[in-house]
Amino acid sequence: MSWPEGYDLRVLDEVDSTNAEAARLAISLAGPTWILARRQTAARGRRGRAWINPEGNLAATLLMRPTETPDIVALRSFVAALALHEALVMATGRTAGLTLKWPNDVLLNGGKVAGILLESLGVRQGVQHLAIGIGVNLLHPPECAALEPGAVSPVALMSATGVAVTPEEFLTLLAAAYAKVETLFVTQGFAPVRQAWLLRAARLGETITARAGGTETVGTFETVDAAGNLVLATGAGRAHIPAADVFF
Ligand SMILES: O=C(O)CCCC[C@@H]1SC[C@@H]2NC(=O)N[C@@H]21
Repeated sequence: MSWPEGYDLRVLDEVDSTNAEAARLAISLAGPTWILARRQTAARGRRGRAWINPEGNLAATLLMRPTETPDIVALRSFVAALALHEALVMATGRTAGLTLKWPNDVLLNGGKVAGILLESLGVRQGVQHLAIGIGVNLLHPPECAALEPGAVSPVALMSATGVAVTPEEFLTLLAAAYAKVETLFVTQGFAPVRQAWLLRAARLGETITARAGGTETVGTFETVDAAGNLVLATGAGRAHIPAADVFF
C-alpha cells in the first residue's frame, strides 16, 4: 500500500490535539494534509467529550479545503467511516465483526474501535476548511469512566484480533482508503457511499435508541437517508434524526 498522490503528511511527536493543530495550519494549507501525532495531550471527542488517547493508538486528522456546501461537506463523516472500515479490513485481513455505527463509529465485535470527529473550521479568507479527526484503538482500549446504559465499550484491535499495527502503518492504509472513497464521493456523489455504508451498518432493522438534547427516540433503524440522517420507524411515524448519540 503506498501513500496516495496529492496528499501531504505531517508527523508530530506531541500535540494538544491533531484537530486543534489542523485549525492552526488551515491558513497555510497547500493541499489535503494528514496530521499524525504520536501523543495528544488534549484530544477531543464528539459532543465536547475528551478522547483518551494512549500512545500506540492512531491519532490523526485530515485537513482539507472542500468546495461544496456545508450539508454536502458534512457527509464526509460517512466517507471517513467507510475508509476506516476498509483500512481495518486491510489491516486484519477480515471483515467479520467490523461494522459501522451511525453516525460515524467503527465497531469491532460490538465494541468501539474507532471514532471520528468532523470539525468545520469555518470560512477563513473566503475559504472553508474541514478537519476529519480519527482515533483508532490500535493497541490499547482507553480506560473510560462508567458508560451510559446501552453505550458500546471500547475495544482495541490488538487484543481483539492479535494484529499489531503501528499508527504509521495504519495511517498509510487509511490514507489510501480515504483517497479512494473521496474520489468516489466527489465523482459520483453520496449515493454509492451511502449504499456501501448501509451494507456495513450495525443494528440495521433492529430497535435502537437515539438521544439528543434531552430527547430520546426509540425505533427500528430503517436506513440513513440521502442527507445522512438516521431514519427510525417509531410508533408515531418515521423520524429523520440529523444528530444524536445512538444506544443499542
Ligand atoms: O468521540 C469520538 O468518537 C471521536 C473521537 C475522535 C478522536 C480523534 S483522535 C485524533 C483527532 N484529534 C482529536 O483531538 N480528536 C480526534
